[in-house]
Amino acid sequence: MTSSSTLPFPAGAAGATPTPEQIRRAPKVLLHDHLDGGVRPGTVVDLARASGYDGLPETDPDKLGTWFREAADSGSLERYLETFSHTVGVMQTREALTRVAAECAEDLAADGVVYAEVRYAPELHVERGLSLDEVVEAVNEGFREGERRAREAGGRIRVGALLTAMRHAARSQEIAELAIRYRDRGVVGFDIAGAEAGFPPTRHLDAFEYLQRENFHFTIHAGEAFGLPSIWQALQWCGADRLGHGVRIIDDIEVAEDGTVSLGRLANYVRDKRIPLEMCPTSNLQTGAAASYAEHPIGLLRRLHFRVTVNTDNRLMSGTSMSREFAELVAAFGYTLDDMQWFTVNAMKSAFIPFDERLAMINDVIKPGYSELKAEWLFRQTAAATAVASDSSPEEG
Ligand SMILES: O=c1[nH]cnc2c1ncn2[C@@H]1O[C@H](CO)[C@@H](O)[C@H]1O
Ligand SMILES: [Zn+2]
Repeated sequence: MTSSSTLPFPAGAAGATPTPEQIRRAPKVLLHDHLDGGVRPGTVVDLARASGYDGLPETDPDKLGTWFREAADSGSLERYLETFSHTVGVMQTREALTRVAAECAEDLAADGVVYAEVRYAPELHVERGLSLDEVVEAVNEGFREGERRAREAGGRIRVGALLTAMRHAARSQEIAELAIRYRDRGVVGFDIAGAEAGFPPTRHLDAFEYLQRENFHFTIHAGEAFGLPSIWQALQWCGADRLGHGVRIIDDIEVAEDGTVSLGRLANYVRDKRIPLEMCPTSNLQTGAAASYAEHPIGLLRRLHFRVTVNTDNRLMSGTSMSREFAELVAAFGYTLDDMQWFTVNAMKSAFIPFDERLAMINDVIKPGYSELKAEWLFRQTAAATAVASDSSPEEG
């Protein structure tokens, strides 16, 4: 351990506790969401029927949604990932990809997400003859359509795509080149995903070095199902801009009984360099990376001022949304609107779009949105105080 300090006051000790409705309306920023992990259950059923995919475990949308949540609740990342065969199985045509992407943008906007980076692995969508380029174009078309629908519904969202390469496969260089081809057309970054144990990020070093030479951005799933070596490789060998999950950084932090905290060299590096952590609490509970919301490392990491962000990972498999992730954290840690704003500004600062555009989102959308919600809260407090005061004043005789 290389440095120690005392834990600052818990976040959320006083201030505006958001209501569920305010959590939904609050502007939110999502950096880690898988397109094939967020399909509407009804859409999986429709697409399976239309394409002749007969492998679904349930054909009633409600039952299918429950099946995904329960099957993903397996305690292991490998078993969690098996459930994706059904969504990927029905996402093999242009129309299917466009529809899923449009609905994704629509659903996120309805949940109050104003900026999202949504990832998918093009190599998983070529079983029926689409080229990698056609996959990207179909998804882009869907995101633009979803943004349009959100505007028509009186909302707003901007969606950027991250192209994922599967870490057990050997197509990362090809996918990195695909991302560069589309860097000015909807693709804002690159990622690797899939089973982590046994597939270290350095397997894909060529792709990462290529992307660095191209001045491009990438995140790496690391420190989810495997620990510190994976995080260390992702940062110090591969040059990741952000960490997908990164929860295991907690293994490099010690909290003594008296509240003294010691960070190891890697944890210090992550905090000093403001490396964004894309945390996905519900997903981590399902894969066994954390035992409960209250015990999730996000609580400690937020108190220690790591660059923490809140994400959904897979809305279908986790039965979640940005609002639900925040509601769980509010319940577990007493987070306030100020905490929500802090997580949201962190996420916007860490996005892969240009600096001036991130700044504009923070100043024109995020801060005014939270100010409005905090003003509502103050108004409620004042109204409640006035009501108490008049209740306790002596009755006129
Ligand atoms: O939390 C995760 N960890 C690692 N891989 C994941 C996670 N969620 C989804 N995928 C994998 O990423 C692919 C492309 O979206 C999915 O098909 C799934 O295999
Ligand atoms: Zn993920």
